[in-house]
Amino acid sequence: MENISNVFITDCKESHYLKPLRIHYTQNGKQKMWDVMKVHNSVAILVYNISRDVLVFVKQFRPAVYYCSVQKEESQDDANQTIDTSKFPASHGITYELCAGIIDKDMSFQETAQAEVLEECGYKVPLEKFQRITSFRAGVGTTGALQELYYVEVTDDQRVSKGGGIVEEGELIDVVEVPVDQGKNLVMDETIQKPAAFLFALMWFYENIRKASQ
Ligand SMILES: O=c1ccn([C@@H]2O[C@H](COP(=O)(O)OP(=O)(O)O[C@H]3O[C@H](CO)[C@@H](O)[C@H](O)[C@H]3O)[C@@H](O)[C@H]2O)c(=O)[nH]1
Ligand SMILES: [Mg+2]
Repeated sequence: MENISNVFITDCKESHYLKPLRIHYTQNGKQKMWDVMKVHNSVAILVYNISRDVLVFVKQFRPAVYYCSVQKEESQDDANQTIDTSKFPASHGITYELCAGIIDKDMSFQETAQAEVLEECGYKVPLEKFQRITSFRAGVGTTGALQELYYVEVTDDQRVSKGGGIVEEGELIDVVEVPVDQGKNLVMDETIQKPAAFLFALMWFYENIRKASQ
């Protein structure tokens, strides 16, 4: 996963994954504009393996995280640049995340959650086992996209593959198991790069599931 080379940045003229738009509006009589990024809605799932009392996360290389991390240190032009990977290794872009996926097929949030847990973590779990926790808006200044958060308890018997994502789609994901008595430490651990949904889901788990079962 950390074998990253030939990194160069260009402008993005068109994309299946995002589209920049400018919204013009009048607020309190004042003419305004705001630049936004249209992206897919998504689902994230907190996976708890009750057979071995471990939380199941995914670890992956995130180009956007890598880019922002490198930019902070280099402050070059945005595009048309080559990144020196010997100076900036892939570790700058590795994240810990909840299993997650974008809604880009004709499937509900819950069905997408089921598919992502199978693809990324290798567990085949009945649809009704996915418990909806809540939803929230990601990147409110730029995207406003919706993410629904689910919780699912899995067992070793449901593990049908190693997971790791869909190779044909270029996914390369490590499944990470964290013992439940250590998971809370991840919340404030800034040596690990992680999205806000990851922090929230962990806090929810220790407030509602772990606490309740103790
Ligand atoms: O520029 C891109 C973007 C996506 N992909 C492909 O699309 C897949 C998308 O994977 P998926 O698992 O469906 O979505 P995630 O990348 O995990 O993103 C979701 O999970 C993230 C972590 O919670 C959130 O930040 C995002 O908003 C949410 O969409 C990738 O693996 C690639 O195969 C590309 O090839 N190029
Ligand atoms: Mg994903």
